[in-house]
Amino acid sequence: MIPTPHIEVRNKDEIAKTVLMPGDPLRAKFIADTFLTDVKQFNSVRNIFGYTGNYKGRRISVMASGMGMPSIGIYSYELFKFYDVENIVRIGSCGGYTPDVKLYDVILAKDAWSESSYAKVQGGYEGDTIEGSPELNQKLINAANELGIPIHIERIHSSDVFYRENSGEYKEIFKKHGCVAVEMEAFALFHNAKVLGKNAACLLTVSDNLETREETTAEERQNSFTNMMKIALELAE
Ligand SMILES: O=P(O)(O)O[C@H]1O[C@H](CO)[C@@H](O)[C@H]1O
Ligand SMILES: O=c1cc[nH]c(=O)[nH]1
Repeated sequence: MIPTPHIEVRNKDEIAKTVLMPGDPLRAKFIADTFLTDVKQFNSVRNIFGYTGNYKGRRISVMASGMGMPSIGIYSYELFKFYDVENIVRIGSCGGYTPDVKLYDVILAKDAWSESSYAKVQGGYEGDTIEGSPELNQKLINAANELGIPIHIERIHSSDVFYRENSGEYKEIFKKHGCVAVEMEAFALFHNAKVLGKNAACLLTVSDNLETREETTAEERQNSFTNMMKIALELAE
């Protein structure tokens, strides 16, 4: 079923088997412009930019997911199911729940806890925590070690809500569930990978900290989270 309602490329070979997936389309463009050679753009539907190119001579794609679980749910499903993509690595920003994760620190999501109904509605999953792929995680850990970039390997919170009326609720989520940071997509991505027999991982850069109130600018979130990009790009094949 290609093209799909949301991805326009007609030849599935134009998308690599491994796709890096930031939420922000301009972060996808930044990665293609900054790190890839021989770049070919394969999607612009809804301004969700997708590119394939070479990194150190190895092939990889990068495509935005948009924000939130419904959005990454659509794009990751179509890539896995209809474009034969095997691996998706989300590269996102997150809000720290503890001073232990500082601005610009990189977190590898061991698993994602969520109150979202995404996995239950999509495939009847009754749990509230889903793991990333251990194989992809190990490759990312190896890459980070080789690059000398320290990473935290922790549980994260995937939330459907960016602005909560109860702005202190994160303290309870940190205490009760052990989530060190919040983002909005990994739980749905991990679920889709699981039901489709594919691999998914999630690297995050701390863009703000709810406890210390420090934050980065929108421009920094788009262009300067390069450590996680360099780690993820090492998965190029
Ligand atoms: O920077 P990205 O990858 O978009 O990730 C985070 O930023 C957005 C919210 O500002 C949400 O998508 C959240 O998951
Ligand atoms: O989902 C997110 C992403 C970054 N920062 C937050 O506070 N929440």
